[in-house]
Amino acid sequence: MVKVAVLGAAGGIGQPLSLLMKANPLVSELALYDVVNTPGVAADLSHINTPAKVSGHKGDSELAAALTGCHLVIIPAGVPRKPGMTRDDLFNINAGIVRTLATGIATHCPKAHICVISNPVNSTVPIVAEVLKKHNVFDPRKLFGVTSLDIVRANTFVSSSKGVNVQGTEVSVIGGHSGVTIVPILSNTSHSFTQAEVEALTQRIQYGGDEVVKAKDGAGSATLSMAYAGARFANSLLDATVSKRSGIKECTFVKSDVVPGCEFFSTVVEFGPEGVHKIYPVPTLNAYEQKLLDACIPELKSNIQKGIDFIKNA
Ligand SMILES: NC(=O)c1ccc[n+]([C@@H]2O[C@H](COP(=O)([O-])OP(=O)(O)OC[C@H]3O[C@@H](n4cnc5c(N)ncnc54)[C@H](O)[C@@H]3O)[C@@H](O)[C@H]2O)c1
Ligand SMILES: O=C(O)C[C@H](O)C(=O)O
Repeated sequence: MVKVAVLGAAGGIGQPLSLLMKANPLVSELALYDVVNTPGVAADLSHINTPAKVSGHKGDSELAAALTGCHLVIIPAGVPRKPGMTRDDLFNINAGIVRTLATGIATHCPKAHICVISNPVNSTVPIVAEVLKKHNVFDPRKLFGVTSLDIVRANTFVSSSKGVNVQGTEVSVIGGHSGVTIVPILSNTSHSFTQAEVEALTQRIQYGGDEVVKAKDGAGSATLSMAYAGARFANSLLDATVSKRSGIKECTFVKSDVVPGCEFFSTVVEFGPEGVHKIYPVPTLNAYEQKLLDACIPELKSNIQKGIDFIKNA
């Protein structure tokens, strides 16, 4: 039995992500949890002729039923940005939402793999870790901040700028998930770039989220591309942990010691049957990328500390 729960399943990301998880034949149960509208979303998805049995759970009193028995929990619950906001501006609302959901996971499915999408990811992942630690159930191999949208964007922008097939393009993006903490490693691709191209691509990858926020003009942030990226990540994790396929790698924000002082950091991670199997170090950087990393570290450290303090000082 492979049960997957989506928390925030009625939202802009939650609905298409739940659809994509319903399409994965490895999933035998799909639990949709939100504070609104999950009965309708669940009824709709339940008519799709794939194996997953779909259930809808609405409100606090139904969180336990959604989580019990889960192999994987994906969290896109919380408010999205409006133009002019940073991801950190979401902290005050989303930190509390994520704390509540993490407490539910610690209580009802402490062994589940957890994929955190809710922003600010640089702080919400440490929040989940601290909640799990308080309950003595933290397994760093099973907690992931989903940064896949940065990789998906990087692959799209690089391949279109170079006029090459996007399917053969896989860019590493390391660090965290906001502005200067997003560090694309273009020197690691097989393409050559002018410095002007590198700078333009780096800026676009770091601020791709703002492009969507601006275009949506007050109606939220990336949802469909995020659902695609979240499903790519979750499906890779299921391939490794359920199908036991070896050698699967994704960039993801995990507990890591690759950068001293940053308790969490995203680099390439190889999955094994229990989640994180191997964390790859920061790749060899050129001088420009080293400057990007130098700018990333203090901001990322402070975002991480803010998440830790939110639970420790509560
Ligand atoms: N990691 C990434 O790359 C990435 C990309 C895009 C968006 N995001 C983030 O994902 C989050 C969701 O974005 P969205 O566009 O889907 O927003 P949305 O407002 O469309 O949906 C959020 C859903 O969360 C639900 N929710 C609110 N409080 C809840 C709670 N306590 N328990 C369960 N569900 C709750 C809402 O009812 C809503 O259905 C935002 O924080 C956004 O910034 C992250
Ligand atoms: O930009 C946002 O606020 C949402 C998300 O983090 C993104 O990168 O699109």
